[in-house]
Amino acid sequence: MTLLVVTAVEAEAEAVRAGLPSGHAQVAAVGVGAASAAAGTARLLALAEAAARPFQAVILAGIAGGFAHRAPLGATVLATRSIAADLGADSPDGFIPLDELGFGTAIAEADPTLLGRLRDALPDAITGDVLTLNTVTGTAETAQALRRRFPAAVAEGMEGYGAARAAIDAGLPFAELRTISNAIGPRDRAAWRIPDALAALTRAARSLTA
Ligand SMILES: O=C(O)c1cccc(C(=O)CC[C@H]2O[C@@H](n3cnc4c(=O)[nH]cnc43)[C@H](O)[C@@H]2O)c1
Repeated sequence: MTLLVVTAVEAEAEAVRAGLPSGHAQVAAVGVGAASAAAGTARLLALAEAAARPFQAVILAGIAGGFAHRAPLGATVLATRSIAADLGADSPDGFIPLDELGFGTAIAEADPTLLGRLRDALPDAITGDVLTLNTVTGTAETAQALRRRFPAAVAEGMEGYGAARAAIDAGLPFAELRTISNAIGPRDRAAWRIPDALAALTRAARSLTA
């Protein structure tokens, strides 16, 4: 399978490359946030198509925040769905998701076959919804509100839904793979364990070669 792995930043791409030697996949950093992920992924897919070397699947990989008691620091997470959690409208009665507004869907389902293969390769990975947010959660109140709105969410990142839209709109299977660098809640950047999460990302990528 010709696989495209996209990450937000170069450190994440390097962590994936360290476990997934060239020949197994193209690994590229496309920028932070869903807009960069969508544009960067779509561009790479179009370039490959134009060169008559199309990709057959897309994986968004990177570090993420984990919801306490669901995805601890260092854990590996596979998204069953990548959900744009802040795509919709605010109202006095609460948040109205895109789906209820009638403008498409804020939910990107992981491809079941690709997800199944990833679960086989990563049997210890935690599976559940992974939220895509434009703003990293930084308070206990926001974390609690997200938990209430998304009971099946295990983690949050900033790119999954964007990369998913580019892949799914191109007719390709998509999955999101994350390793947990920090707990979702009151902002405490000093408590982020980025090197550990990057090392876990390398281990996860290494498992994919099997
Ligand atoms: O500072 C570094 O050395 C460094 C190395 C690798 C990655 C980073 C990032 O800051 C990556 C940002 C990336 O991480 C995702 N992320 C991580 N935690 C959260 C979170 O709690 N909420 C949302 N997103 C998170 C996100 O996808 C960013 O693109 C730094």
